[in-house]
Amino acid sequence: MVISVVPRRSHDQHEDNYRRPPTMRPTESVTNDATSMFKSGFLAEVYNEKPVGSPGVDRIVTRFPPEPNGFLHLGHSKAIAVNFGFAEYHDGDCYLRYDDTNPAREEEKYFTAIADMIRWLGFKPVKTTHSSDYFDRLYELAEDLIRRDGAYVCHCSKSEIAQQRGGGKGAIPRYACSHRDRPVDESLSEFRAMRDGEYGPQEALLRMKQDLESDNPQMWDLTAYRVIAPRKSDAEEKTDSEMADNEIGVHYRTGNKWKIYPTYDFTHCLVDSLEGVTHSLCTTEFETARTSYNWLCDKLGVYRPMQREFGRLKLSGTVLSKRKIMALISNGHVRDWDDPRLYTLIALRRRGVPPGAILSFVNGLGVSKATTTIEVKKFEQSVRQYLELAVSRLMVVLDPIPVIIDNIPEDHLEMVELPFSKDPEFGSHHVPFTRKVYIDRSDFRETSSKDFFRLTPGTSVGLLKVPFSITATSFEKDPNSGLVTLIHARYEKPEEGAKFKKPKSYIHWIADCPSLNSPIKATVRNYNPLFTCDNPDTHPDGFLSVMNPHSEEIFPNAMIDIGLHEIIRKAPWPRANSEAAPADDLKVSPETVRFQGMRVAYFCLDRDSSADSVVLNRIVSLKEDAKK
Ligand SMILES: Nc1ncnc2c1ncn2[C@@H]1O[C@H](COP(=O)(O)OP(=O)(O)OP(=O)(O)O)[C@@H](O)[C@H]1O
Ligand SMILES: NC(=O)CC[C@H](N)C(=O)O
Repeated sequence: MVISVVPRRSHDQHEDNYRRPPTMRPTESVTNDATSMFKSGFLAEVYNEKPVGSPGVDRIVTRFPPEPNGFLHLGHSKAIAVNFGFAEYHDGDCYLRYDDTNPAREEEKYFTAIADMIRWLGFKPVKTTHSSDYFDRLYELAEDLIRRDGAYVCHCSKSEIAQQRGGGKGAIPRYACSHRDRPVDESLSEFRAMRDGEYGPQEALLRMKQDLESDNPQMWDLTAYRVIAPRKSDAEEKTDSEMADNEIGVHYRTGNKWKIYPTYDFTHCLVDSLEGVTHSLCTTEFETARTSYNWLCDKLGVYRPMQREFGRLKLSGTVLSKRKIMALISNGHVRDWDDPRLYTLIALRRRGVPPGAILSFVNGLGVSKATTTIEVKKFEQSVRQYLELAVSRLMVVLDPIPVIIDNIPEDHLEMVELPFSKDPEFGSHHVPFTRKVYIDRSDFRETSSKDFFRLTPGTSVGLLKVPFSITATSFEKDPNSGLVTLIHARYEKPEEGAKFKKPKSYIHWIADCPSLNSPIKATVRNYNPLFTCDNPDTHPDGFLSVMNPHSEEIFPNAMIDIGLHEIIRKAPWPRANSEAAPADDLKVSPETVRFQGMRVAYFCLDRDSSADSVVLNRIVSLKEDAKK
């Protein structure tokens, strides 16, 4: 048996020989209206405040500004859909901007993974930029701010600054520090000294001269620049190998050019301004920062974009924070950031969740200022609904028991037609039916009972699409394990002219037919919730105390019907532009080979599959498990 997991084909073949069944329509046809969140409600109001044609707005410009310090998760897909979608809907542009102002936490792998996920979700940035692209310009603006008496160099310690800000929860009145009124020229030369490495971390800061009287903490003289690299004289005494990269403050892109780095509060609004962003859409935790955003642009007399804030998407039943996911990985509870039990976007992709299902889910939630907290099972329900309309069907037996149908000849080979879907336009495929078939262990019981309508000794059951039913006649067991190892059965083909009695139920099955390479053997990974409670994030004993030991169930001897070959040939299924084989790299990613295992679950190929071993991930079960 040869399964080509990443079949290669020429671009022409892909286009011409591809008879597109209705399942392979673009994502839009199986999603909610992907633009509804822009038509009315919060985002429509935001647009109406500053529509195209209003002063300074020829074209809508937005940005998605992740810090390249971790992998994106399901929550980020809301910010992606909002920013890219808003621009797209209004015929504008959206930048992907890496907010890379903290060299200690940034790594190359995150830059690549973030860009990859945005592409996977089907969005294309008009341009990819970095806050660090503007470090020179930001430095000039910082000097300008000092000259405008809008910033000063301060040498206070962290605890002194906390006292100046009212000490803890405002225990004491706020007060200005002694550096606040130093002459502009002195701040300017001290700032240059910071730039030139004459101060080490914490020894000097550039602080904005804002409004200590304001009720908004975001106006209490926030830091604009801090020193990250050690003082030049200290650095010269150490060799490079004696210092960790982050201690030196080596930036992934600008190297060791800078000893000082601008903060988020200084950088974000100014880069928005430099890029001509019209609508800076972010989450509500930045609402209070809007005042300082506006203050800084106005103080410098630069163009001021409009910041507006929407509610975050929170998931319950799992953890999303980088620190917690790291702990899950280092404690061996999950294998890596793309472990399908996680809700990072790379994990969801690997698990087979189509990008259209994610966008459909986010769009269905709508956008307002309120935080939306959604249980992971609600998300799964949405994925299930999406897949039901979108993928074709095969037979998958997770835990097979052989059934010998004794009254069928050994060399019997009959081809049975299996539709790919209830929708006839999906077409069908043919599978062999022979004397030996496999059924799932859960479809057989040693004794009959009123509530069990599948196979038991003496009762009949239908095999899906096989003309007549089978009746179990006897079975064999392994004396050590007590497990049933073989079932004998009789094929209930009626005599000429006799009536066939329809069985009460039908089960899935796969024939043993080596000449047609049936069955295709597979390892199936079923995923269950990672935690035993709905609120691992806030559990009093910590999230690591509520790990579900059965979050991954492995079925090493599973079987798939031979229709899998056709599904692989036709992947991605459902067809989404972001998943379609690109012209320069004509391979189909394993997770786009998706199908419903009839009566079992939705599956996709895992990337651990190879030419001779198939590994399936369960995307979601067919129905929500009532026990959960
Ligand atoms: N759960 C969420 N729901 C909606 N938007 C989010 C969510 N998490 C992050 N974002 C938004 O995505 C953008 C880029 O996020 P960035 O990676 O810098 O965020 P973050 O807050 O550090 O994320 P996290 O700490 O959850 O990993 C920001 O505009 C941020 O507001
Ligand atoms: N304004 C924003 O969207 C904030 C982006 C920033 N990278 C953060 O999440 O911290």
